[in-house]
Order: sequence, then structure tokens, then C-alpha cells
Amino acid sequence: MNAKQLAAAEAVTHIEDGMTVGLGTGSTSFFAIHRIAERVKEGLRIRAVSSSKGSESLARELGIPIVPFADIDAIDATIDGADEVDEAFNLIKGGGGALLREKILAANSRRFIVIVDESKLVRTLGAFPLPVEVVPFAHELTVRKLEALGCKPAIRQADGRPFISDNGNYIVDCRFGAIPDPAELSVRLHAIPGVVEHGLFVRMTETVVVGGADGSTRYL
Ligand SMILES: O=C(CO)[C@H](O)[C@H](O)COP(=O)(O)O
Repeated sequence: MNAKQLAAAEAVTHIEDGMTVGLGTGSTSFFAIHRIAERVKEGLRIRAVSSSKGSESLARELGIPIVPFADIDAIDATIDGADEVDEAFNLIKGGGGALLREKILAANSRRFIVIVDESKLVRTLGAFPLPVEVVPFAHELTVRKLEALGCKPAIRQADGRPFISDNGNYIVDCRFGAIPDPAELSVRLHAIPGVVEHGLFVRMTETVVVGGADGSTRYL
């Protein structure tokens, strides 16, 4: 197993019968979804909600029961990857463009289990460009406001056109450099009309599972 698979497999040991489980998005979550599906085949009884159309269709293909959000009160545990994790467990997420749905799931989960390989661990967030989801309407003005916060913004592209999120929005990748105070930047980003959500997950998790290249698994 590679490092991402190891972290995913360890996180899935926390899933128990009767739970409502949140499914993350990305290559590490891919392994978690596969492992959950194996356990469902072995008899685990859960229901799941998904943070992206991609993860939802993968889960359905693999036989994980997906339920509408109207059918759940809360999520027992969400397992998801991250692009960066700092020493205070703050995260940058959104490399896969699913940050809004991922944050909704995380905020409504009793437990938010983050799964990463060693490469995602940083002292201070910000080497990874911060994804910010913005509405397409007047996005040029929104991007200028982002730039005024001190970053170099770039509208994410896919096949020569703006990447469109599952919510019909654009993703602006913002190069801030070091982000010493994620909570403060979070407030400033939310104050910009046109910004739907951003990829800073500030103090949203207490559980980070790290897979190592040497075959080890550890909790931060
Ligand atoms: O936030 C995400 C998707 O929006 C992912 O969790 C993040 O980009 C990490 O991805 P990967 O597991 O492929 O390294």
C-alpha cells in the first residue's frame, strides 16, 4: 500500500455499523471510498453522503449506499484529504475544486478525519495556492478584491476554459505565500461579495492520519 492508501485504510477503521459517513474528494479519499466499499461488501451497514459528484458516482458504482441530505440529521464521521496541514491542524483544501461541499460536510460532522501523506505537513500554510470559490458574475471584480488582500490570483483552467465547480462556480487559486494567521485571512475572504467559500479549514479537525512512505501510519 502507498502512503495515501495507508492513511485511508487507518481512517476507515473508525467507521462502524449504523454511522452516517461523509465521503471526501481527491486521490486519498478515493482510497478511503474503496476501503469503505470493501467493508460494506463484508457486511458493514452505513449510509453515506458525498462532497462531490465524482465521489458520489464512485461510491454508487462500488455499492456504498448514498442518501439525500434531507434524510440525515448529522454526519457521524467524514474522511477527507487535504492539500496542506499546519502544526495547529489548520488546512488548505480545494485542490480538487470541491472545497465548498467539503467544508459543509466537515462543519456538520461529529468527527472530521483528515488523511494525508507526509508531503502535506507544513509548519505554516501557504506554499499551496489557496483555492477560493467565486460566483462567475462579475468575477473580474471579485478577483481584484482578492488581489488587494495581497495574493497573486489565477482563475483555475480546465481544457482552456475556466474550471467549473460542482456548484457552477469558478475556482481562483490565490498565491499568498505564507499564511501566518489563517483565521484572520478567513474573515477577510468571507467579507468579499462574490466569494462563496475558501479552502482554509480553520480548527475544523482534531484527527489527522498520516501515511508514511516507509509503510507506517500515525496520528498527529
Ligand atoms: O480538497 C480536496 C479536493 O477539493 C482534496 O482533499 C485535496 O486536494 C487533497 O487531494 P489528494 O488527496 O488528491 O492529494
